[in-house]
Formats: sequence, structure tokens, C-alpha cells
Amino acid sequence: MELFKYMETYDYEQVLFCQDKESGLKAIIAIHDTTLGPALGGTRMWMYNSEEEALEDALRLARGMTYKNAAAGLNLGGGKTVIIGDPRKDKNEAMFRAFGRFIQGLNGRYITAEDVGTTVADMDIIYQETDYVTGISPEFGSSGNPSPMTAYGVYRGMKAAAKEAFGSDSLEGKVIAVQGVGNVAYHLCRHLHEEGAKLVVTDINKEAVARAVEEFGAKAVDPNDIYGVECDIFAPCALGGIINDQTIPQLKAKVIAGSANNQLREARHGDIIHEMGIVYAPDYVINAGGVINVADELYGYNRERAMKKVEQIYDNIEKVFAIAKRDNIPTYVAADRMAEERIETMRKARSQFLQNGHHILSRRRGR
Ligand SMILES: NC(=O)C1=CN([C@@H]2O[C@H](COP(=O)(O)OP(=O)(O)OC[C@H]3O[C@@H](n4cnc5c(N)ncnc54)[C@H](O)[C@@H]3O)[C@@H](O)[C@H]2O)C=CC1
Ligand SMILES: CC(C)CC(=O)C(=O)O
Repeated sequence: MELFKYMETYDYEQVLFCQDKESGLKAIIAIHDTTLGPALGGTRMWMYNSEEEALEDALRLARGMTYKNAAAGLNLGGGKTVIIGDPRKDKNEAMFRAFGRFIQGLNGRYITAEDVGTTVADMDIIYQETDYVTGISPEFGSSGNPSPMTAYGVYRGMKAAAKEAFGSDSLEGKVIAVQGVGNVAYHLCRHLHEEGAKLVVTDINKEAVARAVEEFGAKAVDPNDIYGVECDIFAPCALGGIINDQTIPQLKAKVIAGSANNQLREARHGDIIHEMGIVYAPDYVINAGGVINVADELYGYNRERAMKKVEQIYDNIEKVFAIAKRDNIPTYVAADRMAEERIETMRKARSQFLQNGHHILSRRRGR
């Protein structure tokens, strides 16, 4: 990849490569845009096949966070970290301490949290070295694991998408195919089961599948068969890039609504599903519950307040559908438009000079 060319094309501010030989840390922190405030986005630990692949993931995910935070109405920019390694084998305390010191060195330009492969326990270690970490244990007055709130937001957004597609937001009796039943999707399945939806699930982790079958009466299918399941709603809740040339022809669902980041492999795949009449709830709008929840920590965490904001994901998805109809564009373009308009408006509103700048971080309590 020609890094600077790529950064210029999508307007990235900063990319940091962090290395610590003793602990084996190899991390890439990508900061996309801090117009609205410090960049907030999780840390993903994953067994990337190459450094190039890790870099691409960090960059795509960071940009997604700029749009996610803007669309959710947060005063935060977008960033993300990837750590190269196997989260089941390569983690150690020194690694997360060293990583915490790299974050502290950024002096608040980037705040981290959990993502795939990292946990509350990892965030607690990072917290030993930096103030700029969220999603740490409730014992520290924090919000803990963001996944249940992400799941609640996806559930709310899915209802809004169902209303658009079927005329009612009830999910009772709807057949919902869920790809990946990890941290987020487990809680999502609980909400769906409680509302009377019929679940079809898959995961590469057999235990995760067995739990969903046992607790929610879900039907299990093989990972490759999930796309072609006869269903009303497809909920991608594993990794990104799964709406692509190979999977689209298999899809039977009328709605796509799930937690995975970067669901469309390429923008054109958003156009194709739009033309097919599939109602797509854009990923970064529907999966913002976790970041809304951890961002609330910056104000002194209040669960009720955070939950109210997560509930509004229903309204945010409706707004996206309204823009899509108004401008006759696919929903993924409408979401981008909504986020970009907010960033531009705030850029102008905050353009006067202030001696010490100002952001909610400067009033952060309890730290
Ligand atoms: N945890 C959170 O609060 C948030 C998560 N997300 C996104 O939601 C997605 C899921 O996140 P988590 O539940 O936290 O991760 P997780 O790692 O707990 O769950 C992902 C699940 O997908 C499974 N999986 C991986 N590849 C698969 C494949 N090819 N087929 C079927 N299953 C597969 C894994 O075995 C795992 O059980 C990710 O894309 C993440 O970036 C987005 C916003 C917030
Ligand atoms: C998991 C969240 C706390 C933040 C994030 O990185 C995301 O929403 O993807």
C-alpha cells in the first residue's frame, strides 16, 4: 500500500506503529479525523495474515469510527487500534501496559475501548498506564463490557428496519439469521428470542453455537450456509466484508441489520443490495450502542442516560431511511451524508480561536 497516498485519499490525520520487543506488542493506531473531538475507537486483536492486512483493517475501522461517532451525535472523532497476534495465546500483562503508555503519549488525541479479541480485563491493564481508556471495570466507576449495549442498539435499529421493510416493527415470528454468536450477538439473540423471533445461527466456535441453541432454541447451520437461509432478516455479527459478490446472490433476506463493522466489502455492494430492494441498516449507525455507552464515561458514567441515547438508534436509522428516500440514494450513502453534514457544521461552529481549546475531556470527572 502507498500509505501517504491512501491517507490523503481518505483524509487520515495520523497513523502510529507501536512496537515493544519484550512483550511482543505490535500495534497500529490509526486516527482518522478529530474535528468533533478526540478519536474514540476500540482495540482489535487478531491473527492477521500480513502487516498490510492489519494496516488496512486499522485504517478502515478508524474511518468507520469517525462516521459512527458523528452519526451517533457524539463529540468525538474516529480512531482504532489493531494489535497483531492471537488473542487466545499471545496476550500478556506487559503488552497491554506498553500499549497503554503509547496511548498516554498521545495525550488524549486517542481514547481506546474493547473490540474483537480484547476484554474488560485488558482495558483494566491499559488503565494502569493511561487515562485515555474506556470500557474498564464497573469497580472503577466505568461502564464495563460495551457488548450488551451494542446488542441493545442493534435490536432497536433492527426494529426500525423491520418497520421500513414490513410495515411493523414487531419481530415476533420473524426468521432472523445471525452470523457469529459472540459477545454482541449473544445478547442480541436474547432480545430477539424474548420478542418471539425464530433464530437461525452460525459460528466457527461450536460452543457459542451450542449456547444459542440451548438458551434460545436457535437452529444451527454451517458457516457457509448462513447467507442462503430462508429468512426475513440477516444479522451479520462476526467480521466485516461479508456483503460481497459471492454472498449477495445467495441472500434471501429482505433486511440486513447486524453489529459487524464494515459489512460492505466495497461501496458498490451497497448499491447492488439497494437495487435488489433489500433494506440495509448501515453498520456504523446500527452498531453505535457500545461507543455511545463508553463515551458516557467521559461525563461520569450514568447507565440510564447512556441507555436512552442507545434507544435513539431506532430514530437514527429512521433518519437515514428518510434521507435515502428524500435524495433517492442507497442507505449507506445516506448515512455518510448524515455524518459528513454534522462534521462540516461543527467544523464551522467551532472555528473561532480559543487559547486552550476546549472539550468535554477537560472536564472529565472521577479520574
Ligand atoms: N463488542 C462491541 O461492543 C462492538 C462490536 N462491533 C462489531 O461487531 C462484531 C462482533 O463483535 P463481538 O461480538 O464483540 O466479537 P466476538 O469476537 O465476541 O464475536 C464474533 C463471533 O463471530 C465468530 N466468527 C468469526 N468469523 C466467523 C465466520 N466466518 N463465520 C461465523 N462466525 C464467525 C467468532 O467465532 C465469534 O464468536 C465485530 O465486527 C465488531 O467489530 C461493533 C460495535 C461494537
Ligand atoms: C466497541 C466500542 C466501544 C468502540 C468501537 O470500536 C466500535 O464501535 O467499533
